Formats: sequence, C-alpha cells, structure tokens
Amino acid sequence: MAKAAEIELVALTKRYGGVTAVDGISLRIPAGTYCCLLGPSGCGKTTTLRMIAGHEQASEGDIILGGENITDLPPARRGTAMMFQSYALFPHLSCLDNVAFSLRMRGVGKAERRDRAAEMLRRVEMERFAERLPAQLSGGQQQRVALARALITDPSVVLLDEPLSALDPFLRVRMREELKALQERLGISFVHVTHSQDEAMALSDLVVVMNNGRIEQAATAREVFNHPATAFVARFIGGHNVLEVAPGPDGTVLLANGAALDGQGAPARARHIAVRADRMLVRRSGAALPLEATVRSVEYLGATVAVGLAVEGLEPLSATLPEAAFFADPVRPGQRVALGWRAEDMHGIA
Ligand SMILES: Nc1ncnc2c1ncn2[C@@H]1O[C@H](COP(=O)(O)OP(=O)(O)OP(=O)(O)O)[C@@H](O)[C@H]1O
Repeated sequence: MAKAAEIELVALTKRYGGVTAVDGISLRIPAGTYCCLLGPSGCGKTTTLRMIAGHEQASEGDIILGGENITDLPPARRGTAMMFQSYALFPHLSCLDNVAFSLRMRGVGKAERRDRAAEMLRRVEMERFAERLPAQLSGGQQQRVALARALITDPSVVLLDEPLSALDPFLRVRMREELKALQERLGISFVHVTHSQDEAMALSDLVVVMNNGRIEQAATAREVFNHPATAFVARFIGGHNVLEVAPGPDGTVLLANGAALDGQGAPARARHIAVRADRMLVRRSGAALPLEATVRSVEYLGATVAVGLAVEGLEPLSATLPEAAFFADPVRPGQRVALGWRAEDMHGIA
C-alpha cells in the first residue's frame, strides 16, 4: 500500500492565453483527507485537479506531495491516480483487463497483473463481474471498476472529477457513502471536484470553495456552513440569507431598506450579514420583531417547510421551519408576518 501523503499547493496558477483559470491558489491538504473542490462552473476546480494529476502543466507555482515537488513530473510518476467523470473505461476490455491495464503499461507480467487486478476488484466488491464488459454494468458498478482501476497503482492521492454526476439521485447518495467509506478504509486522500454543495458537505473533511480561480474558503463543512468567510460562500453554500449592511448609530447595523438592527454579531466593518434560514424567526404580524414581510411561497419538504419571504427594499429571504412548528401556526402566500433573528444568529462578513 502507498503511504498517505500531504498535498500542498503553493501559489498555483494556470493561464490559457489571456484567461487566468487558476489564480495563485495555496492550499494544504493533510494526509488522509477527503477534500472537495466546490464551486460554480468555470471557477477553476477541474483545472486545479488536472494540474495535481499532471494532465495540465502549471503556469506558475508548485505542487508538493509527501514532501516531493511533483510539479513537473509526468502523471504516472506522481503517486496520484485520476478517476474521470465518464469513468473512461475501455469498452472492449473486461473489468479485470480494464483494472489491470495500467500495470500492463508498466510492464508487470500477466499473472501478477491478473492477481492484483482481481484483488482490487475484490476490494470494491466487484470480483463477480471480472469478465464482464463495461456496457454490461450499471453506472454504479462502472464507477467501482473505475475506482479499482485508479487504485491499482497504489496512489497516495485519488483525484475524482465529478465522479457522481452521471448517476441517478438514489445511486448518487449510495455511491457517495461508498466513496467516503473506501477513503476512510484506505486512509489516503481523495480530492473530489463537485459543483454540488450537498455532496461536498456530506463527504468532506475539508471543503474548498472556489470562485473565479481563487479559494474563497477552505475549512470543515461545519465551519463553512456556520462561519462562511465571504458573501459568495454564504450564497453558494445555500441555506443562508445574505444581506448588505452599513454601520448605523450606537453599534447598530442598517439594512438596505434603512431598518436598524442590534449590531451584536456583526463587526463594525461588516459589509454583509448572513443568517441561516433555519434560524429565522417568523411570527404573526405585529409581533415584536424588526421586519415586516410578505410570504411569497411555501414549500413542504417533509422534515421542514421552506417559506419564501419578501421584505420591501431587501433581497428575497427564506426561512426553514421544522414541520411541526410550521403546522402549529401555518402561514400562506400573500400573508403578512413579522420577521427577525436573534443577534447571536447574525454572522458579519467583511
Ligand atoms: N483548455 C482551455 N483553454 C482555454 N480556457 C480554458 C481551458 N480549460 C479551461 N479553460 C477556462 O478556465 C476556466 C476554469 O475552467 P475549469 O474547467 O477549471 O472550471 P470548473 O470549475 O471545473 O468548471 P466546470 O464545473 O464547468 O467543469 C474557465 O473559464 C474555462 O473556460
């Protein structure tokens, strides 16, 4: 087994002509970490992954793996292995031969290749399918074979480019659990590119939120959710209301519609505040809360109910209420309500 190793990206940059796809990012991924690169389309996550894999040459900066500078090494000599979005299995090769393929390229003899490939298939619980062709497998099974193929070179890091996006929602959640369990069992790092917030939150020890070729925040999922570092992160991660604010008199903050709030929880230099949707307080109109809102929408989600709210002069807001709390005193679209939040639930963002 390869040893788990720390990855460090140092001021890593990629330019394509005039386009800066990755803009001087620095990041440390400790050995044995499940790390998700999360961000909207075009933010540079795939380019970052491809630079770590060696499929893309860095324009500037360094990639250090286990203390070794691998920036200019060819892909096969880096100690990384990539699993592609479409799995890229060879359609004319059996599962076993697909898994053994890179060993053949390395000149490993046939008997050893087959033994090692069979062992790898066993590890992903696919040994029964060894002689099948990829087209004779389900999406989830193909993914396991692709994983076995990535793992056979004994990498210290597995790189996964949107590995779950081709799967239906049920299978996606199941394979997500499998990926996490496998990573924990192997003890090596997985670096996984996704644009799905749920996926990143569910899997990651380390969530790296990217935007415009830069890292907006790199932290645990809980830290990102509870203390989003920027307004972009708070909006992108979802589940938050993000509002512009300006400093008001006597330590208050002013919302864009002029309403003054107790500024506790928002530092004086905060330009935005974020409040989790599940921390919003929605009461009967006239209750002692600072805002009056109109209910725009009510969406029943099972465990919770999402209430869309409009406050004059502010961006649309949302509140997530536990099912029982909502139905104890339900509101309907068009209804006026009082709205607010506890000062300690308001998070200031510079
Ligand atoms: N080969 C290329 N030539 C020119 N520009 C490129 C090339 N590859 C990527 N880019 C640009 O670099 C930027 C980052 O692309 P990248 O594929 O890394 O984004 P991404 O975050 O992975 O997006 P997606 O989720 O859509 O795959 C984009 O603006 C993209 O258009």
